[in-house]
Amino acid sequence: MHPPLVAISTDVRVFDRYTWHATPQQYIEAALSGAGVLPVLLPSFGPRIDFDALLDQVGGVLITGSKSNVHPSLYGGDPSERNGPYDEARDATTLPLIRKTVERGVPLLAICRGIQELNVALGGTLATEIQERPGIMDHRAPPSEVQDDRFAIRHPVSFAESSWLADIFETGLIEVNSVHRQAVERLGPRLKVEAVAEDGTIEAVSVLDAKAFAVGVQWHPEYWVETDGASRRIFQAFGSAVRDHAAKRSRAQAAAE
Ligand SMILES: N[C@@H](CCC(=O)NCCCC(=O)O)C(=O)O
Repeated sequence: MHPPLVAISTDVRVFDRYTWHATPQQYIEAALSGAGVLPVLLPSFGPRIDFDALLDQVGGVLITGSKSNVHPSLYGGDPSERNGPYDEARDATTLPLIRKTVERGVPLLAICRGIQELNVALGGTLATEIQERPGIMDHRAPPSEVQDDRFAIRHPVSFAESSWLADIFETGLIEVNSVHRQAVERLGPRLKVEAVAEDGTIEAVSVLDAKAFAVGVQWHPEYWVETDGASRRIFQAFGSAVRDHAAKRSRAQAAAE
């Protein structure tokens, strides 16, 4: 049986006189080698995309991180350039895609900007420049031109009782990397906190009453998927959920013929 497809979100970037819909290779690599699925990049064309048609074809959705931020107008925040950069074409794609993915019970893994999009898509808000808040550590990447240094694993997160992630990792705490200046502020009504940092920052959520795997993490498991056990476990769990969903859909289609 061929590996199921997983749609991966893209950023809209302009360089070299072209407009690109692109995502960093680490997400594609993690989907392929960590989750064992066939990644396909989804252009950020917003409502021009038939999300139902897409979700009829893919077994899962992966929403990636990005330097850009969810536009504050989408959650009642301050839309000044201070809270940028923005990528409104991406927002117009990921937020309705996330809602439809959750509604249809298609497995979803949302990473960094992705957990923030998941929270906003389901009615929550975001905190900006969290490092400026009293008692909150600096969650931004260490100042370095070397990506491995920027994505270094460097702080613990602890899991909530009876959480998806505590079951996946079989432990109450893992060490993660941290490359963000925003975070979940008001939790969307259908979300459950799965993990927090020592300063209380929400580091992972899951969708309550989800029909399938539906998890968002603030850290970057894709970056060290080849060498870090905890990073690999989350992609393996996502891949298993995707295969289960694809197999169930195939059985239902066969039964309907
Ligand atoms: N922009 C948001 C989300 C952070 C995120 O997705 N980071 C990915 C890597 C970005 C980089 O390479 O600097 C925020 O800052 O909270």
